[in-house]
Amino acid sequence: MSNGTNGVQNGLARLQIHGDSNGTSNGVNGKLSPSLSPDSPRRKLDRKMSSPMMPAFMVSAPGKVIVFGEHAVVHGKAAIAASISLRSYLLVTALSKSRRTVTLRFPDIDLDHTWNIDDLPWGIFHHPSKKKYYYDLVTTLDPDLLAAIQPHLKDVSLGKGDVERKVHQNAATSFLYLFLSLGSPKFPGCQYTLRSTIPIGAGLGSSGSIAVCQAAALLLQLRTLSGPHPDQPPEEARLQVERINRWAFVAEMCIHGNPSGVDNTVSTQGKAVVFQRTDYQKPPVVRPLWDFPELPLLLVDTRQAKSTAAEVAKVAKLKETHPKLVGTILDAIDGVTRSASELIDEEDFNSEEVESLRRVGELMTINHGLLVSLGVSHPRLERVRELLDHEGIGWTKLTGAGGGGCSITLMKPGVSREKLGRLEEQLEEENYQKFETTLGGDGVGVLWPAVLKNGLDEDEEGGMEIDLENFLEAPGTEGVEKLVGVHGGGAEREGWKFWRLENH
Ligand SMILES: Nc1ncnc2c1ncn2[C@@H]1O[C@H](COP(=O)(O)OP(=O)(O)OP(=O)(O)O)[C@@H](O)[C@H]1O
Ligand SMILES: C[C@@](O)(CCO)CC(=O)[O-]
Repeated sequence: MSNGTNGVQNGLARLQIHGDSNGTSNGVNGKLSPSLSPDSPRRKLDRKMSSPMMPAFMVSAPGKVIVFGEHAVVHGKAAIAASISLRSYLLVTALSKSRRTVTLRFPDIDLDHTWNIDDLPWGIFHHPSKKKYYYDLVTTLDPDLLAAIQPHLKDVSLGKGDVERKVHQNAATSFLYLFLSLGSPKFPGCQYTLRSTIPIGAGLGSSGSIAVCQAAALLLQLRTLSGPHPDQPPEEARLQVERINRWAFVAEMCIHGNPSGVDNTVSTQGKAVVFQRTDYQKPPVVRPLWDFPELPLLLVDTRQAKSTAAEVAKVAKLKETHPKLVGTILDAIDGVTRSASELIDEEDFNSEEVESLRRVGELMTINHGLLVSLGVSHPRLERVRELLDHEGIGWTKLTGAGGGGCSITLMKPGVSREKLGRLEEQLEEENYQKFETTLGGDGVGVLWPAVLKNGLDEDEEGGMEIDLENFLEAPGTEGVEKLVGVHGGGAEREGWKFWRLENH
């Protein structure tokens, strides 16, 4: 699995907050439409004009790990989550004016589908009783709108197996719901091509990051977002992030059924956050953790596929059957998250000191135990914990929805190389995958137009246009990172821009 390399030592991911990585090259800027921005030289854009309206552009959003509070967060409790350096990349290319189609190309899941724009159910989505605007807060899916999409799903991935088709139909539903809500019958013909370096269904927020990419791409196409640009005041950046996040939540609802919104929130704004949504009719309360400590973390993928929707439904069912008992467990998880948040806020908290790590680690162990009691662990997750506990290497919990997916381990300082080596061999032997990723990086990013400086194949203007076929054929996650990655194999890469929310 590819990754950014910052902060990775001996296979450990270090929780760290990246510094500013805004490039200074031209991009989406100011309140004007991106192609009319005064900072975007006409000459460069002319080269990129695949349509008279819009250059090809790219958006990217990260995955996440939940450090504390998964599942409880669906029931109104707090969670702590951080973005990771694994990301999704969505390339948007406009078609010529005469081509009235919209295509989704999601090669990671083998989905390729085209709709005629004029055949889509615009009438109902634009009916005054239904119409939503880019600034609206949508907290539930409208069953009539979902029903109107159904006939347009019946040809998606015909001939594929039921399970694969369901995944494709979910992905198509979330795209169409956003496209029809935000777009109009006059929308230009487009192709949306997505590649992701986040393993699917591993608890690392793959669906949240795709939801963010889709929302950001459509809002940019509608010219409703300002920036990102380096001098943008944090207040203005915050509003753009809020708008993207609201619509990303709608896309997440189409895939998950009942998401809390923590995944799309941390994917949109990046870094680390304490998140809580007590009232689903209102936006969540989100407290950014700008100074989240660098924690030595090991991420292990069980390679056991799971569905977040199924795990969330399992907990809801258990709660329905044993409301008091499950309520107590959810409260206890909330207590763990709050203790962790207080602990890392303490002035003398030091992520390199044993005592500080032990206190966070114990909270992780308790959190895991509570998740086990909710029935969302898996024998493969328990096996990882057993291996790590046996070697006395650290404190382990599942992360994300559970039922498979990933675990995180807070490593004890001073573990011998010999022990680590033994652990690595054992994990490999038992078909686990160890991840190396940096935590706390940037949220949603924009590359407008889709031109990068790669040090390879640059044209006479010093950039390389991202070619659709190259993007599709980039070998594996490393190929994707190398071709378009926001960090381009380690260093921050000129061209990508991010909305900055920090006040300092
Ligand atoms: N690379 C991808 N290409 C297209 N669709 C994807 C991709 N990755 C994820 N998805 C969509 O997201 C769904 C997986 O979402 P799911 O919530 O089960 O896993 P996750 O988001 O990785 O885990 P978690 O929610 O626990 O963090 C897939 O079924 C698919 O619809
Ligand atoms: C399991 C869960 O809490 C986290 C999934 O990453 C679900 C959610 O918050 O939507």
